[in-house]
Amino acid sequence: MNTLNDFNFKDKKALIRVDFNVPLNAEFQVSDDTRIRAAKPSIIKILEDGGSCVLMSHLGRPKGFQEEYSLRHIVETVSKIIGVHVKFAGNCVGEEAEKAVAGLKNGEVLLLENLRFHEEEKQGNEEFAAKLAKLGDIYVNDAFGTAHRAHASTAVIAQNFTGKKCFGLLLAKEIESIKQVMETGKKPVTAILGGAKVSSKITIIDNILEKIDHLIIGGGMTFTFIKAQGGNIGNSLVEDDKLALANDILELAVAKKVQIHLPVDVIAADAFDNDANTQIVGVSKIPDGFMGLDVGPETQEYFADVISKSKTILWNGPLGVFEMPNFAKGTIALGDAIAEATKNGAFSLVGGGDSVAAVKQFGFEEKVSYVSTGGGAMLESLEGKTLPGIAAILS
Ligand SMILES: Nc1ncnc2c1ncn2[C@@H]1O[C@H](COP(=O)(O)OP(=O)(O)O)[C@@H](O)[C@H]1O
Ligand SMILES: O=C(OP(=O)(O)O)[C@H](O)COP(=O)(O)O
Repeated sequence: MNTLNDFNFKDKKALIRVDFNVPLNAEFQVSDDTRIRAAKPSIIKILEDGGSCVLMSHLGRPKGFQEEYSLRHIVETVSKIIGVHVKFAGNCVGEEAEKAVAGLKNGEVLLLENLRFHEEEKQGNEEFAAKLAKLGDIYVNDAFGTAHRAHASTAVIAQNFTGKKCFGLLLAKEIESIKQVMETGKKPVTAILGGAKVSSKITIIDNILEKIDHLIIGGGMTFTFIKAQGGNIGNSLVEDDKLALANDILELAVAKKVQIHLPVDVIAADAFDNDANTQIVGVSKIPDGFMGLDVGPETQEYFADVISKSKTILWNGPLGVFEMPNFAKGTIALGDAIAEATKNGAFSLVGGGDSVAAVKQFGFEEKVSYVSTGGGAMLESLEGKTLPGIAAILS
């Protein structure tokens, strides 16, 4: 795997695809700069070599030019994080971009305007990719969060790039972390899958059953499995058309010698509301009119015990409706258990949009081994798919 550590960038202009698709607040300030900080090591390496950086990214899903999606809003934040005054080009292709690149000196950084202001980006248009390709000597893909998109700047450009191309340090680290769970991880390997829907996680379960020793199921997914086994789930979230599938998964797990751990007790509420009336009940004995919104205390201990014995841990999906404080305890207890196991030497990887949000909200970011910068990209990786942005560098 070619990473940018294999190159010396002296006098070279690196064209770097980053994922600066970051959230902005009402004043258009960056409200979470994780993805910018994550791109810093690659940029610094290039500058320290004596080269320059042309950064390209998308922001949001604009329809043509829309001022609110301009990357101009993030220039100041990027400058602060990188520690270099970042220049800005008001278009990512054409004369303005080419002039700005031509004037770029070693040690300088240029940010191009939002790639998605041109619909050719998402279309994977080859002519557009060729225009982008003119803007650097070496192409670097460091945009893990967008690696599952076969777009002009992520995949098409790399397929046709005549110069050198390589993975950025962030992308390489993301690939390595997934590999560490799925291929080279120390046993026992435990995956925790929570969240809302069985249907959106089914391909992940199919793929990971091959690689893991324990599967903890939590969150709203629980109840499809419990109902499939004949339990009473009251008004809990359920996918009735997936009951047979849930039983198939349980059987497949037995065949593959994977131990499945389902919650034993839940916090049941009489409404989907933080202030609802609640009771702790057995997971198979939820009364009518109540729904399971978090795992109960016995389950927290049970899951923590499984995790304490694990050497490799993958976490995707919260164990309860963590957005409501009264149903966040299970997710927090899980985070504590993973943090403790990590402190004792386990490798832990967290991925998925809501799981990463929970990890940040409850202060576990520094206590796990790796937090992925990709939502969709991470999930597709866990499904076993080869991401177009990665495949194009390898081709
Ligand atoms: N018991 C539950 N009932 C209903 N929703 C739940 C339950 N447990 C968790 N959830 C919800 O699942 C959502 C996250 O699911 P998902 O999108 O699959 O996770 P991720 O983005 O990490 O892959 C959260 O909004 C959370 O509130
Ligand atoms: O934020 C992103 O995806 P994510 O929310 O799944 O992590 C990426 O920047 C991709 O954006 P897209 O889903 O608009 O193609």
